[in-house]
Amino acid sequence: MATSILAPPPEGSGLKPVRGEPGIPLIGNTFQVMRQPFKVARQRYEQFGPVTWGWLLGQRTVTVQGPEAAEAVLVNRDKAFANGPAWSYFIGPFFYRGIMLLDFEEHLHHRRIMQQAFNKPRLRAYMEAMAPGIERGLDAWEPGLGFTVYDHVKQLTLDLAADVFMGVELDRAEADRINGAFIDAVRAGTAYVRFPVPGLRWHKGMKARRVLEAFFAAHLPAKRRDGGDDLFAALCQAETDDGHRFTDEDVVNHMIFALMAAHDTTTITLTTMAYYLAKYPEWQERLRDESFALVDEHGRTGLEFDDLDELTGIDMVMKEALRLVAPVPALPRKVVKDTELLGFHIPAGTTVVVPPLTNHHMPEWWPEPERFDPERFAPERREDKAHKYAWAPFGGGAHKCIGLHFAGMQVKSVLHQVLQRYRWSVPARYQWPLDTTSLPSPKDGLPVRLDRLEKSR
Ligand code: HEM
Repeated sequence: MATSILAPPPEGSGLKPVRGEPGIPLIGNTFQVMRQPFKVARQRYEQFGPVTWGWLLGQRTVTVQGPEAAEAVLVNRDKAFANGPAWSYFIGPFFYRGIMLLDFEEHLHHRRIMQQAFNKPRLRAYMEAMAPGIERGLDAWEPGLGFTVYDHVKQLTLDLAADVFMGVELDRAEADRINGAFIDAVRAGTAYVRFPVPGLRWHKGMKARRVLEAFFAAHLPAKRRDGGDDLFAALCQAETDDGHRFTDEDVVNHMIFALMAAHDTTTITLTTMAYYLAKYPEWQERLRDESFALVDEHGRTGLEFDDLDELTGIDMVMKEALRLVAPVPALPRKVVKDTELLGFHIPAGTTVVVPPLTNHHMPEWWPEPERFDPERFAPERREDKAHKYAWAPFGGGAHKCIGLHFAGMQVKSVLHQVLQRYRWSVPARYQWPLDTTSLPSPKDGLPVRLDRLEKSR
């Protein structure tokens, strides 16, 4: 394939041009990048270094690899990189005015208000609110062969979202309708055909957005009036010290976005943890012992907010799962003014992508990157400390995930309960087929053998 430069740097600037093998205009290497992201990232890094360009999903895209480049883009000192126009290209029509799609002053304004919905007292309340749903959901699992972890966890996190996010009682049919709309809205983001053709992803996504807007708008007056311990109520009530609040439209937009942001990401994290714990039963037993020790110590099976720091094994496994499979594989930005990145010239109008998925596998930063080794996060090793952005599954800078503590709470609460109820395994040679064409997920749903534990423990 032919090598070419993205744009000549301004004369006398001393900057280097970005080189790459862009491929056929518009299409470029899109299919290869989506199907074999690790292989392509490695090849490009070895050929061109951390900054290279190519056509990706119809856009001139600069991919920046490694933590130094990630930091420069995400910290965004010159305000040269914008979220809105970059993310909108993928999810704009479905997640219109979600906080991640806002930029600069406006983003900061919304973020300050939203922060009130993620403070400690709120988090405590969310954690309490999700506990009964976790127990109910897990008790309904049916042990046996071919239990598909991904599908069951996805259902569980959707059901929990109804309790903790919406705080609205839904009958099964209504819950399925809303859940279905979410799934369609999320899938639409990676449609190949990016205009509405009835029956195809984009069209379904647009329809789903209307369902969700109508749903939240209908419940909003009661939430404003009655409050509650859920995120919906928290967004209705959130107010900064200087009295700024969200409008009704803001609340609807942020609810739709937050549900999306929370749902697949947590599902992928739990599924990845389940996969590695099935492949490494010694780790599964270690975590189970840790969970039962906590039960013995406190005389209760549920996890509480103040217990979170005690589950150090789960914490390390969660971090390692987020390293091995970053649920948000790539963070796109649009360059809004000519800028410089690691000495390269990047012209306005370019899309820049920071890829946590492949960055987390760079041998330059992670010894034996393909190995499942949760101890790399143990206090005496802390391999993630090699660089502030070496481990960045939650992004960084102004848009750093606002729900990261929420995610930790939910993942730990669920796994703590699963470990007390079930043991799961996969055949020794099983390797999961990871689909990376959208957010990463196992193509086969991760079928395991699920056994119920003896009650006697
Ligand atoms: C393991 C689970 C999760 C992962 C890996 C994750 C990852 C991320 C990443 C990488 C970003 C930054 C995107 C960017 O810079 O372009 C982000 C933003 C965000 N996340 Fe999460 N997330 C997770 C769970 C959650 C949960 C549970 C919630 C809500 C309860 C949430 C809400 C958000 C919101 C609102 C933003 C946008 C923040 C902003 O733009 O200011 N996330 N997340």
